[in-house]
Amino acid sequence: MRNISLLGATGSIGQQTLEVIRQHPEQFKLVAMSFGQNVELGLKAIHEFRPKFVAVQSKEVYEKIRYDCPENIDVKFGEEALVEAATYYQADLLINAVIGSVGLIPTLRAIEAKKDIAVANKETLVTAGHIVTEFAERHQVNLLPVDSEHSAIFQCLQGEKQKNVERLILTASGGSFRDKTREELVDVTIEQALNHPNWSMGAKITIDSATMMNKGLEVIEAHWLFSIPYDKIEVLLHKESIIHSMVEFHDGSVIAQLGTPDMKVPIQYALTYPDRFPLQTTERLNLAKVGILHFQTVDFERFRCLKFAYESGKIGGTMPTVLNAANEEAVDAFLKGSISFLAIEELIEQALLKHEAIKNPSLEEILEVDQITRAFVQSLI
Ligand SMILES: NC(=O)C1=CN([C@@H]2O[C@H](COP(=O)(O)OP(=O)(O)OC[C@H]3O[C@@H](n4cnc5c(N)ncnc54)[C@H](OP(=O)(O)O)[C@@H]3O)[C@@H](O)[C@H]2O)C=CC1
Ligand SMILES: CC(=O)[C@@H](O)[C@H](O)COP(=O)(O)O
Ligand SMILES: [Mn+2]
Repeated sequence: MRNISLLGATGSIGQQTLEVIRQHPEQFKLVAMSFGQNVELGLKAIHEFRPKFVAVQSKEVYEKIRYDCPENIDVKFGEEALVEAATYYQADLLINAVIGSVGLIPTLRAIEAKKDIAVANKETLVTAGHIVTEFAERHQVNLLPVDSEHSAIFQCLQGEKQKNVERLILTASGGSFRDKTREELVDVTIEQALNHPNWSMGAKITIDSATMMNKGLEVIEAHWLFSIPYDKIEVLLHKESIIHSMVEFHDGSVIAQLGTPDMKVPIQYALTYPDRFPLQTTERLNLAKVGILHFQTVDFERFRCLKFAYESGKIGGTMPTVLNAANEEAVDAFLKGSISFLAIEELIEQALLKHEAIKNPSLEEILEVDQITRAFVQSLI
């Protein structure tokens, strides 16, 4: 039996994690969970899974749910509560599925508490990858990828030696606007941007996918998870999202991981690694039915956010922190209808141009740069 703490239980990854747990009640027990504002889904999960500890984002949410929770469930609110859920003493494994860099401190505290971590929350690795990976190494904690591309690479690397890797090839769907020119992006709507062709995901990552910042964040995530230099990480457009990523080795052999687009597969693999369990609900891949798979090189002038991410990653230090914080603020503003789609990349560019990177930053410096960047981007909106 694995005891699980799940941060972000009401989100897209959170709900699919609960489905995986639901399918394997003998193997997994939810002992702690967190959610933000979604009282309805939060209470549903509490009543079904009966975790011992629940963290919610705010006092208002706490007040709304406290009398509807069974008495023996400990409910708290705020950032400290999120850390308490992440480090819950009975949990063996943390699944970090919150959105944004709010996941950073809980991740670091969970590593210190020697919890293995299934990492969905990619912003944490982007904003402070050197600190998270150094912490994990020092405390001998496993960081298990959940992101579909990184799970694919992780699976391709099983039994392989790191020294034999030539390059990683991250596949990208191209997002909601993959067939549009830059001119056609001028007046796209929020609804159009939220219409991802292959994956049903939370709003923020769906917009990231449309700008291809998602792939940029994933390049940085791959750099940290697999200790590989940026010039050995490539992005390949593959509109079907059937090949989830590939690894090329020195001998020219390429290993790929395939499957229908279903996040429950990588989520479950992170929970069962190095074993595999059956997964009843996933649609099986039928390549004869798929017929043709498409591949295309990326145009970095069309997808400028991807270019910004490579550049920020290569500069390193606090530059990816700025990239991430500016992106979080800009996407939030787009989702609120305050800025246009193309303004997202403009705001990020402004923030990057203004910043002088601090090399090998401390956690305090990362948190400070994150706040300054957010304030700067907000001042431009
Ligand atoms: N969705 C997907 O298929 C994939 C997602 N990822 C990554 O996984 C992470 C989660 O994505 P996704 O599930 O789509 O996101 P969602 O927006 O669907 O869910 C986010 C979760 O975090 C909670 N949350 C949001 N803000 C806060 C906060 N300030 N404090 C505490 N909790 C908060 C939300 O609570 P509530 O809703 O109750 O307010 C919700 O439970 C992201 O980093 C994303 O990039 C990676 C690969 C695929
Ligand atoms: C499911 C998943 O892992 C997402 O991050 C996915 O990769 C989004 O697809 P694109 O960013 O390739 O559009
Ligand atoms: Mn992904």
